[in-house]
Amino acid sequence: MNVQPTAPILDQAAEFQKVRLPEGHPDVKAGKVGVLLVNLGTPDATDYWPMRRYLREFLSDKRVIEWPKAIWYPILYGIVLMTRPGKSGKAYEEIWNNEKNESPLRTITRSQSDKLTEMLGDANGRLKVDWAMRYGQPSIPDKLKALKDAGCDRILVFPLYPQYSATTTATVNDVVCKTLLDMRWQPAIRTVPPYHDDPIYVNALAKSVERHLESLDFEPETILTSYHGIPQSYFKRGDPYHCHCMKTTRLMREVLGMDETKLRTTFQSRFGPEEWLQPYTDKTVEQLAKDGMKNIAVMNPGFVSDCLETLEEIAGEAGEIFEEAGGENFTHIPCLNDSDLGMDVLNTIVRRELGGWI
Ligand SMILES: C=CC1=C(C)c2cc3[nH]c(cc4nc(cc5[nH]c(cc1n2)c(C)c5CCC(=O)O)C(CCC(=O)O)=C4C)c(C)c3C=C
Ligand SMILES: [Fe+2]
Ligand SMILES: [Fe+2]
Repeated sequence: MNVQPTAPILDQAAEFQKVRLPEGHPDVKAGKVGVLLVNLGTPDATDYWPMRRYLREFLSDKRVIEWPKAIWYPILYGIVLMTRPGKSGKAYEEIWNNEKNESPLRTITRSQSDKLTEMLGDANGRLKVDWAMRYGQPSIPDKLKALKDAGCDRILVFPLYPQYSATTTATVNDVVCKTLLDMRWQPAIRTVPPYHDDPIYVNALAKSVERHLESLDFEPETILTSYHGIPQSYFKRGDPYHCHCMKTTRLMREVLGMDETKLRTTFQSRFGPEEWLQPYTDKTVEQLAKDGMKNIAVMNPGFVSDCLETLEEIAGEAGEIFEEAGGENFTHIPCLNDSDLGMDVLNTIVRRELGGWI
């Protein structure tokens, strides 16, 4: 029997577009593949109303604050949204990208998307890469609809979080699924799984440590891998985030040949009265200085891009805490961002997850 090889899937889809449509049939575009990078989010400006809009969207997400609405909303609207926009706005002002009038998170995410577009090529006009924010602009629904309108009937969504948490990864996937509810012709969707133990990521982190240490004129006695925290209660209810963070650092130790006193795990960015994952970064930094340590480095493996939490809270505040408590040299190791190492991670993962689609 003479079996004809199947044409590549996308060629078949391109063929479909060539079929002459009956008169009055709506114009349909199909056959393309989209990649959507999604980062956490960011306010449009640092003054009260943009900050409040952003924080309201973020802190109304029941994946982020799991308290019952009847308890949380009076606190959110009565206290948090009165005070936090001012305080956080001032913190954002310190790190704001004034040239582009936007936060570093937005600048870096856009650049990652632009560089990935170049690295992947457009597969003869069939591949489109774009980016969105879970909170604020550009929104996930707008970008998904734009990709679909451009003919993407397969979309790979990439939540930019190496370690899975319901507070981050799941809430991106929630919005993606909700957006599909309104679509008559839904694109096929894939989401990128967590990559906290992927060798390409762990090796890139280790290399970034080595490169940074080479650039210093002092040698840190210890290096903290500081991850954004989550409330302890979320971990106890089954969020795997803590385990993912511990594994990333353990694998980094293996690559770098460092022990637990040289490369430590800590958690930052507490919010509200609950107990969060420990040890806390700020308390650890202070204690190390009080114990007589003079030189330390801190890095943030859980953040794909530098942002408020790394630039202001770690490079700024944690550095001050260390020096005020008697430390001498504090250095922040930048996130992988859109560096060659960072882009190699994103490019490798996207190519793998697109398998069979292009
Ligand atoms: C209960 C509150 C919060 C949880 C849980 C939480 C989890 C979480 N967040 C990130 C990453 C980022 N968070 C950022 C800012 C930020 N986070 C919270 C609260 C929770 N985060 C707030 C209120 C804010 C806003 C800033 C502030 O007012 O302090 C950012 C920075 C965004 C930027 O534009 O720079 C990131 C990134 C992770 C990874 C995570 C759980 C794993
Ligand atoms: Fe956060
Ligand atoms: Fe913070």
